[in-house]
Amino acid sequence: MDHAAEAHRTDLMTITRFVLNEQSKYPESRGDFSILLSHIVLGCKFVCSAVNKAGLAKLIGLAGETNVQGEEQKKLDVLSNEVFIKALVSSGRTSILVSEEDEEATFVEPSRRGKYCVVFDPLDGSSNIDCGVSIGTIFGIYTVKDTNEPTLDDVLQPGKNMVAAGYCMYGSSCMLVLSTGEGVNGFTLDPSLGEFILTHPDIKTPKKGKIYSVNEGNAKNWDEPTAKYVDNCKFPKDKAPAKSLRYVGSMVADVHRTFLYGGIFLYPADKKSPNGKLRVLYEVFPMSFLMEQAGGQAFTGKERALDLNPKSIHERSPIFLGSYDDVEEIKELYAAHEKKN
Ligand SMILES: O=P(O)(O)OC[C@H]1O[C@](O)(COP(=O)(O)O)[C@@H](O)[C@@H]1O
Ligand SMILES: [Mg+2]
Ligand SMILES: [Mg+2]
Repeated sequence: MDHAAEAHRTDLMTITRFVLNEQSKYPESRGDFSILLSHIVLGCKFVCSAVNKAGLAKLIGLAGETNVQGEEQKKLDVLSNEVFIKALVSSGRTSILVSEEDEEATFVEPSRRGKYCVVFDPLDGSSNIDCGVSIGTIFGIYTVKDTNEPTLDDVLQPGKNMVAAGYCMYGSSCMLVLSTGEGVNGFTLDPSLGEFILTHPDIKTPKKGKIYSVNEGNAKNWDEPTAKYVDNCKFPKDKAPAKSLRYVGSMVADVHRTFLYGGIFLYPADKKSPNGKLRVLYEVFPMSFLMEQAGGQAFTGKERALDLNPKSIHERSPIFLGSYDDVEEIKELYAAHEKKN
């Protein structure tokens, strides 16, 4: 290993320091993004701490029930939403917040407004909470045109206009993965230090993978290209090895594995859900942004996912994302299908 690579390998870098380094590349920057990010990090630490205690929820007041003292307890997804809204508003750097948990967007009061809009899924994979399986938070960041007059158009924008995206996975370790449009970096929380440390610099997803990830329970309702693609994964031609199936059912966990090991994650349209299940603004866009930054691709079945133009804040879209070559294969199947029909 050469000297520079060795230094890189042994660098000890907190997320705070990392973002300040990024900021110093832009001398005109006033540090607004760094402040916003420090509040997102705070929200993630807070939720991580609550998730770690989730198994004890009934005893300590997180189970969404009435506890023995007759006090109302909050569910973890409701609590996570409140934590992030509070953290983002108090950053003083946001104007509009869109959360999966809230039907309407939150417009921050004028005295606390700033130049960013944050779209987020405060707790993704919530069906996995009760059995202690990995869950996460997903976020994407846009800038607002005019802080005096923020409008929904500031967030109803293609994902390619995001200035940053990321997720935090509450798994066997707590990891925050972030892109500001210049590659993808992963940070792991040291619980005793309370610091996110850079552990996965410049994540690049393998060009081709050995894993496919999809809810096969929906197979009877799939369209032809999706069905054919999954069939090819299981029964490949030309003596190629079959792919392995892995599916957690938390997008954060399934996509995180795809970043690191390669392969493809699919949540396609089907006869029952013609737009798929996942939400454009705070699931599809941030993960697609990160995937492209890691050298992979993200496709809706019709177009590049980041080109989608959302018309409403909770819109859904089918999504195929992962290793470049694997997504290329499904793009070809959809192109051939379109030509035939
Ligand atoms: O259970 P299904 O239909 O396979 O859906 C799994 C998908 O639903 C989600 O759980 C939706 O997220 P929420 O928990 O935020 O609603 C994704 O994380 C996951 O990819
Ligand atoms: Mg979700
Ligand atoms: Mg959610």
